[in-house]
Amino acid sequence: MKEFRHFINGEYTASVNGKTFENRSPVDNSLIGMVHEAGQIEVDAAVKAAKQALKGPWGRMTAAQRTALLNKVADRINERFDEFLHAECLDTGKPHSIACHIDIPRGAANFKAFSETLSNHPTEGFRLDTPDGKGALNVGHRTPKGVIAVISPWNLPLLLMTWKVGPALACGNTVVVKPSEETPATTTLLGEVMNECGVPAGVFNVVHGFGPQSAGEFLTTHPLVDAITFTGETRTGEAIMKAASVGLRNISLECGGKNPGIVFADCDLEKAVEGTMRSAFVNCGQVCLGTERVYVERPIYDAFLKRMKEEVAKLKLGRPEDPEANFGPLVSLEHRDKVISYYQLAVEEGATVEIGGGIPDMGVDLNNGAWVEPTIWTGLKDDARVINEEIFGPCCHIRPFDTEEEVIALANDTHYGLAAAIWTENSAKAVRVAEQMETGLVWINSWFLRDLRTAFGGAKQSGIGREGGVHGLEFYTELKNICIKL
Ligand SMILES: NC(=O)c1ccc[n+]([C@@H]2O[C@H](COP(=O)([O-])OP(=O)(O)OC[C@H]3O[C@@H](n4cnc5c(N)ncnc54)[C@H](O)[C@@H]3O)[C@@H](O)[C@H]2O)c1
Ligand SMILES: O=C/C=C/C=C(\O)C(=O)O
Repeated sequence: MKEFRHFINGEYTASVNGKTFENRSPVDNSLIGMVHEAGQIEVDAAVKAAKQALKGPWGRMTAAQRTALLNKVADRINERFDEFLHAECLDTGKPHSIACHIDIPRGAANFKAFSETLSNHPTEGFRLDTPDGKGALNVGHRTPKGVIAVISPWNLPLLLMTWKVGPALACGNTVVVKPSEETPATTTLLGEVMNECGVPAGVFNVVHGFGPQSAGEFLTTHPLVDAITFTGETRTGEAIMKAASVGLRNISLECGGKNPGIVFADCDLEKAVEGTMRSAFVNCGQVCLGTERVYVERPIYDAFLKRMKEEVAKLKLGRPEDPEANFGPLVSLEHRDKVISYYQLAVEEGATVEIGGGIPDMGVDLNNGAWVEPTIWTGLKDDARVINEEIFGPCCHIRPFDTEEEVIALANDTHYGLAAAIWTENSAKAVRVAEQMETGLVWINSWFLRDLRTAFGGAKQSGIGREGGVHGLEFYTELKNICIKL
């Protein structure tokens, strides 16, 4: 039986109290292994190891030495690509064909990109005139913030965890990671890579467990944690913000979304269909940036809907290792219950189910898994719960619109503000609409096209702060101003 242990101070360790929980495959509900659940003792040991490591060889390294090590980590992830791919797909059920293009390459790239950013970032400097005429120089000096708690979700486990660990370590911090209880595998495997590359013990630590009254809460309330970076649901973000208020610790929150797609009549229809298909259905719709509300300008509404239904019908559900499969199960049976409850609610709220809407028959081998049908609805009122609440499943609602003003108001009519996608061949209009989106991210004629040098994060209830490129430096370092009187 496979066991997922904590990784503390460079060693894999079990919980003192022997507590474990099951890790099951969403493909067929078979048992993958047992995960050790951290109590206060393990979390305390991990945080203290991380604190101690700040004073050891890691703390004495130059930025160049640190970034060289992190580049090695990226290379080693690529060398062990198949192991990471297998572990990620076993935990999540996602198709290899998708994880090998998105999850694993980005897991490695996240270490390279921030090493580069850090190496090339200038220092702030101001010359001040003084009454004696001699002046003073002000120089900005960045130091690591200390021990960073990283709390990550299950939808893109390696990608979203390294997206935080990469910049945190590049800036000289140490980390304690609490991966999602649903997806412990790739974070655990990364411990091996850290040791192989010679990252000093205590720099990267992992504790497993749940949120409330478990590893997540113990970690975020630990007084020796200096800052908390989180990706997950908005409501969890609120709990973490409360925990961080004790001791005035800094937070970075990347939370949920209910993202609009806006399709103008002058778009390239095939490009818009292809992009909207990806944004609604890739990763079984479990992407925070995914489109769950699609607004289509009336002259092309019927044609767009028809093409979307044709493409949904072509999605190939299957096991992760099936090379033809491009659509896997949801992450867990629990999450399927949530998604299916929205499928039922949509009907109660008066939706027309254009395609899907239920649980597919996958045959005896897979029917115990967390499978759902990709689904398109039309006909819901704008105040329906299905239009306003994040579902995080493979589904979207498509609605016609008549004017630019109308669609801007509809797109912004949400508490969330993560991302929007706009489809039109008229660049002036695209930029005009993009500038009015109340979101942290807008894609024009694309979706999830990522440049890791850019700011990433959400407006409104989709988060607090920005990470990516130099923006992460604000969170992961303390900026000290040194004033030198000349
Ligand atoms: N904005 C983004 O960049 C982004 C990216 C991916 C996912 N998400 C969001 O994540 C959600 C899906 O992920 P999820 O279901 O794993 O989210 P979640 O909030 O349930 O869990 C995320 C992590 O927080 C931990 N946690 C839960 N309660 C906690 C508590 N009280 N204290 C400390 N830790 C706690 C969980 O164990 C898990 O590790 C969706 O809402 C999605 O939109 C956002
Ligand atoms: O599910 C959410 C996806 C988030 C993506 C990133 O954080 C990223 O691409 O860096």
